[in-house]
Amino acid sequence: MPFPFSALVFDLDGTLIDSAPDMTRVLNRTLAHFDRPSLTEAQVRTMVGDGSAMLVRQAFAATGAVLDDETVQPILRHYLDRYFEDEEASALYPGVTETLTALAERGVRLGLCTNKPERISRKLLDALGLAPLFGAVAGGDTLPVKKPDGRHLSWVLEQLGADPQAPNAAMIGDNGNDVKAARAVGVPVVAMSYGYPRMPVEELGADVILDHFADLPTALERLAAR
Ligand SMILES: O=C(O)COP(=O)(O)O
Ligand SMILES: [Mg+2]
Repeated sequence: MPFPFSALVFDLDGTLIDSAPDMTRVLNRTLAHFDRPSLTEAQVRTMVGDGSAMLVRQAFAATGAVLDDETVQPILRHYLDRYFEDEEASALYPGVTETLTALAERGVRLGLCTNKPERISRKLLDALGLAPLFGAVAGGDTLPVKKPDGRHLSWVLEQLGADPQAPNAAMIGDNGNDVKAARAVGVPVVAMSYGYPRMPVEELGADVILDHFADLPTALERLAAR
């Protein structure tokens, strides 16, 4: 039987990669460089999902330093350069490589829609061996808009060749921005419970909540049959 969705679009942080340890490590280097105290990973997990500028602003605010759109810029550059240069391996969640490979082998087109900057997202996909599986990648700085704006997601769907009026697609993410973008485009959305939802995952409003990435194909088949 053909797979019921022809295109699937994935979020990155908290969905494919457990990147909170990486972001905490790099962020603490930037905080130290600018004479601020460090943060715990538990704190950083609550700050992920709105892109790097918001992450840096929230991190500095947590140490008592309030940054605006302008004053964040040199600090953001420091953070992004350190993150891009970071050589420590990131951790994929269990089952991600096998599941994405199996979906691609069934002819499903895969895309990435993340609020993380594109160059870092592509570098991570490369390092983790996932890059060849993705037919389209949009980072938080690829377009003038980003999630929760639905145009971020619809751009990825267009790149994958989906019908803009009736995309036979689904979004897979971990927080409210993913759900809002999917709703804006009118595609179903799956939330991974292990990510960084910043609220009880049941309250995100996703169509399906999963604890294990490997359960995704079966869950999507069931969702399509509803
Ligand atoms: O906020 C970020 O940097 C990225 O978050 P996302 O991959 O979950 O969109
Ligand atoms: Mg996420």
